[in-house]
Amino acid sequence: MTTQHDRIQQTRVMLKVCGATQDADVDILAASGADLVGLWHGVSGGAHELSLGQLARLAALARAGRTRFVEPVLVSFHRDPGTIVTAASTARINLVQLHGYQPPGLVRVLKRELPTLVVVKVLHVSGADCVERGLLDSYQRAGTDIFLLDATGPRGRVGSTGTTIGSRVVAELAETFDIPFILAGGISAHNRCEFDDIAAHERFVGVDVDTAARNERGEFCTTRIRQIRKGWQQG
Ligand SMILES: O=C(O)c1ccccc1NCC(=O)[C@H](O)[C@H](O)COP(=O)(O)O
Repeated sequence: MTTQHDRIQQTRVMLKVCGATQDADVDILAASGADLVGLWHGVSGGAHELSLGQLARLAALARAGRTRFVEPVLVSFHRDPGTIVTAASTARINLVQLHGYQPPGLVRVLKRELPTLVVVKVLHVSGADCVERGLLDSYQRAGTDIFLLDATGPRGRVGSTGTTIGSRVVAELAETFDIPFILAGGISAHNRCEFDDIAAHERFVGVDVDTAARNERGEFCTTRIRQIRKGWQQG
């Protein structure tokens, strides 16, 4: 049986697109070649926040794949392990992206409660600084499976900033930990060439996109997502 870990290893550059809120979004992502769909639960006040019921519905739809299987990812700021365990179990989601400033202890509890859960911890990067730099070993020892490097925006804005992290900063940071990583922050169809070294890195597993996957009205756009897929797959 193919596990989440196997799939992560087998796909050269995984494409995660974040912030689906309706059935049609999941269909667009499946048709566009996305591998993972980010579903928000516990991002209070967030534009794409889902109730537990909506989370479960969209996760089921992504898994069932009217056109193609897309792996659902629970994206959350929650710090309470019970809330995350309940959401992941209810929605039958196997990947969680801890997008806030949750401590390593949360990862440890999640891995103990749900040993097969793949835990993705976001590292917040501003310029050359990474807020979690001093905690990387702790996150790894706690059982984090993947780090996701994302840029913080002006005034500390977190998530969907459309801001890129410099490739040298990514390369330097990647050498300070040992686990696979995903790159986020302003990823588009056109900036793959800025990240040649990163794309060739043995622990680089994929990209995570929000802004560039949407049109001017903020809706997911099949053409744009396909272009991102193509740009990053071909190199
Ligand atoms: O998407 C948001 O606005 C957001 C808000 C709060 C937490 C996380 C959020 N997004 C998570 C993502 O994984 C985005 O895809 C990632 O930040 C990259 O966004 P972008 O730079 O717009 O491609």
